[in-house]
Amino acid sequence: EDICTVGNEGLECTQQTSKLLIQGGTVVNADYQQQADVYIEDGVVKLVAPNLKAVGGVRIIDATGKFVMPGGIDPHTHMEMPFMGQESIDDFFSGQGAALAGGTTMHIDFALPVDGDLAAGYQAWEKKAEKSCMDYGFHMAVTKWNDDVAKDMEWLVKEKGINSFKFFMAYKGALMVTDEELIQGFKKCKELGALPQVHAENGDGVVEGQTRMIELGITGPEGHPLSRPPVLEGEATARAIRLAKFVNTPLYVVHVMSIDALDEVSRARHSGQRVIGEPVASGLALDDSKLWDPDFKIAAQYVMSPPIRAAGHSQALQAALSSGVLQLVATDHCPFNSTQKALGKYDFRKIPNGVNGVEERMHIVWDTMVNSGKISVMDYVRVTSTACAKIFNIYPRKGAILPGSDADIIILNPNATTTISSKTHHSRIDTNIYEGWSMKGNIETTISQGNVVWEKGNLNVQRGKGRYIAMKPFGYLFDGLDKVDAAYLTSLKAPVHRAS
Ligand SMILES: NC(=O)NCCC(=O)O
Ligand SMILES: [Zn+2]
Ligand SMILES: [Zn+2]
Repeated sequence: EDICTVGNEGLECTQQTSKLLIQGGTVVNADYQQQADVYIEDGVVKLVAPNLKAVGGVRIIDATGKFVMPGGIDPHTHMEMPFMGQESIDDFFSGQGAALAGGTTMHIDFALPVDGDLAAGYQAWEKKAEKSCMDYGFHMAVTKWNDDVAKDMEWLVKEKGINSFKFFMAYKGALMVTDEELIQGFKKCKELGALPQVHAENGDGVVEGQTRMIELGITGPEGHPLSRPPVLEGEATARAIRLAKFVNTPLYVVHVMSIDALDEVSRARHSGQRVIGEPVASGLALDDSKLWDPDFKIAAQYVMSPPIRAAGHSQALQAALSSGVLQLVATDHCPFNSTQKALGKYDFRKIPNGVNGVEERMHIVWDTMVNSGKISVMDYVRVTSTACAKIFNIYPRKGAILPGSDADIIILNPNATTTISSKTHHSRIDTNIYEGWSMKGNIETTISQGNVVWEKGNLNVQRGKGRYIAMKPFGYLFDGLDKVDAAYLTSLKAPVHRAS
């Protein structure tokens, strides 16, 4: 490798050279950190070792005093999603540009069926994603049950690189499924080696809670959290977990927002059940106080489901993340601007649900979890990138800085400062739920597919450059399930002794 010969002529190289050498930083993977240099060629990490020297044609990036880490992977976004009569305001290009500016180099977006048709939904999302400037994958939602849905699930897993399906237990009359549909869906997921995911809120309870608030004359944004209290999230989380146990499938609970839901995930994991719990940046970092702001525009930006909870829940979620009860952090990025949110000015039920986060997640997790001393830098890499890559079976191509991994890398300066504002962010949304958040630590450089796309506050992205990352079924969460099934069947064949 010419990279190993002595010299330092790399400085003459152009910015988008296909050869990069990141020198002098602390390279952090989820299981190991070291002082090392990283050599990248043609979008792939070639070498990770101390004291590499570049020759001509290699651009050198000085990372002295900084952390060199795998780019973030956001497992939960909704780009240009039709929802509650609106469409989320970031498309695949604007949302991904925002992500890259914040150190996220891949996301997994939720494709929705079109009128219950999964194949049509996949094709619609494929089209939306043509404008992508960074790597992405899809989960697919299942919103009803019939033979066509089952066949399409099979096609999506076997031909189209989807290995996870989401079931909404809320949004009655729109996306919500019944328990019967949930059970059939879980069974099919298990057969295909695809991970079932749940939005866990009791949808019937939510409707009742909403009616209760309207009858009490509570029509403002505060009616949103009041109408869907933690007990409804806890109930649905418990139900989904028990049904997953009944079917003997792993389960992934998206946006765990409350102690009630967290307790269910914790109990299941302690009993040995394979349940993954995903907190989101907003739930980890914020409380619900802003939902009572007298200014509708301010309050409405915080409306998402399940709701951002009262003070105390976020601290419990942070503790669960540091102890390993929760495994990875997402955003549920689903931005609606203030004119869209204003549709619910006189009725909170009409405020489109969703908040921003894809650009802020990496900084918010750094500040909330690392600056506070709750997790190590290696654990930061695990919860923002590696765990996601492992769960969705794309590790070590993603989620690591190892020879052969995609060169999706961030350089974080722990001594620089970051201030979040809608005036400077890159998402299309006109507000920011983290407005004014100031912290130590700044992601100064983002490298995506081996190209420097974010540097010195400049975003340099290309439409159409993003690649669809197909994800294979039967990830590690499925290992050994057959043995549990076999033991169960054996137990059924035990002789039954009846009194004659
Ligand atoms: N979470 C939210 O409020 N909006 C996006 C859709 C969902 O994930 O439930
Ligand atoms: Zn959801
Ligand atoms: Zn979501």
